[in-house]
Amino acid sequence: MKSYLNLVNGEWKGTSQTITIKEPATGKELGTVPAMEEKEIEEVMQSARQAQKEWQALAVVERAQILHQAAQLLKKEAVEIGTLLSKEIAKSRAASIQEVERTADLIAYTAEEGCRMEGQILEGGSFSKKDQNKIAFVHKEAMGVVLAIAPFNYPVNLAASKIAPALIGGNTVVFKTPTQGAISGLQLARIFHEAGVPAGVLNTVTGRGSVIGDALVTHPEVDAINFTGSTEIGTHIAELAGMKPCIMELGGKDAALVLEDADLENAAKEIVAGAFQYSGQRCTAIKRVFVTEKNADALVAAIQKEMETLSVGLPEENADITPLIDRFVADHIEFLIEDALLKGAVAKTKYQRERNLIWPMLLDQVTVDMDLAWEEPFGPVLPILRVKDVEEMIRLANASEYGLQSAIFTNNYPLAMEIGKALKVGTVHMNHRTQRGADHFPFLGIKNSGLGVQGIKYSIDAMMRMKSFVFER
Ligand SMILES: NC(=O)C1=CN([C@@H]2O[C@H](COP(=O)(O)OP(=O)(O)OC[C@H]3O[C@@H](n4cnc5c(N)ncnc54)[C@H](OP(=O)(O)O)[C@@H]3O)[C@@H](O)[C@H]2O)C=CC1
Ligand SMILES: O=C(O)[C@H](O)COP(=O)(O)O
Repeated sequence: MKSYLNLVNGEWKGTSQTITIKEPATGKELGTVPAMEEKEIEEVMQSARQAQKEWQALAVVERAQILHQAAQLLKKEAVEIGTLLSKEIAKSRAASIQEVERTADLIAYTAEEGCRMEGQILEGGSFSKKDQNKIAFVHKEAMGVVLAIAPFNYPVNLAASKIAPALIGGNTVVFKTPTQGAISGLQLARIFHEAGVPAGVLNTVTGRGSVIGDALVTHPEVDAINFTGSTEIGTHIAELAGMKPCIMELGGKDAALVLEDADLENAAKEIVAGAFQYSGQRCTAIKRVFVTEKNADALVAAIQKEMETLSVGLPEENADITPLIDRFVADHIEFLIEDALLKGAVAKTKYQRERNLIWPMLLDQVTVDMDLAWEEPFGPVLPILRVKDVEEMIRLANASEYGLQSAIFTNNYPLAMEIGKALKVGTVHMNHRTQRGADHFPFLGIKNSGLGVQGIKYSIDAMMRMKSFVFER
């Protein structure tokens, strides 16, 4: 079994304790990663701090060249890294390779966008006559050391979407990999290292978040935190972080609102793809559907039909539905389904489970007293809520603690815009499934779905602070 090591100050290092990473689909051992302890974090933080000044002193175009090199190397190794990723998190092999290729594109675009970062010049006289001799030059500078924490479901992409903007902005990075996903995360770090990222500029930390997370977040050398993961852990981190700037991408309960004039065939297609891609383990998955009685039966039938095209199996078979990340997630989903059925929901597909593999499940007649109407399952179960009218759709959509995205299905665009304005979410998709891309679009969650804005240009901005130089003429 292969032992993977951490990148610390430009060298690959192990620790006395290790964690064995197993494949969720088969239980086979994939490799070990170091289980870092609090005392080992010190060296990581000091190396990131020491490397920062010199990294920031490079011209942006020099940092961009290294990022471009990383993007090229990653693309070259997309199949190998994607195959490993597929085994580690049980994502279909094709989708895993796509994740790596998408990441290479994201890194290259970040390098280009970084070269277009601009300062600003402000005239004092625009505010008052007495200030008219003043002029401010507003410059952007690095935050310093950024702690990047990624979740299991995109261990390469959601790591790079933090690392690349931080690096191009002149920050150094301490990257805490998700434990399930650590091997893939370390492959990304290797690529940056091979591309020429200097020693100390990117460092990795593997080990359970529950053991070392608090020590990382509260470490005095950390200047900013960029986190993607559950609302529970994100809230905990934000509480501990105090005044450190935080970017948070958290949970979601994205709704599809199917209006009475919608093209039901298209809606069903988009809803099924949106709900079941990577077995529903996406923050942006469609996690509830609102429809009025007029269309409900037809929509449910169309969704059922579309779901028949979903294959269930192993990641290497490129199945649509693959085993979930662990059996605890599967247990939670089973609980949500049982609770809904007990309270009167109608199963439109047969419930089937083998260990952590759950067959795609459609539940009709879900009502607001069921946990499934509100909780994020992070798995292949889709609830249909029948409502009276559009007003009730908006009210229920907004009653969620989450506010990531929504999808509206209608051909009435003026009405869709009105509904979209009333929805408390970061993004509204028109006649399309909810999703994060294109990766340079702004991506944000409100309420318990997050803090700050991601998306390439916005992510770079979030990794920099302004400093003004004021001149008196
Ligand atoms: N809005 C968005 O863009 C996205 C949101 N998500 C959300 O993420 C969740 C699923 O991902 P999952 O990985 O299970 O999320 P978790 O919140 O369990 O873990 C996310 C990361 O945080 C680490 N961590 C755990 N505890 C701490 C701590 N105390 N301090 C610092 N870091 C810690 C984890 O490490 P370890 O693995 O070692 O526990 C992991 O690297 C879902 O709720 C989903 O909606 C996912 C992707 C995108
Ligand atoms: O983790 C997630 O769920 C992602 O941020 C969503 O990305 P996607 O919409 O491209 O799958």
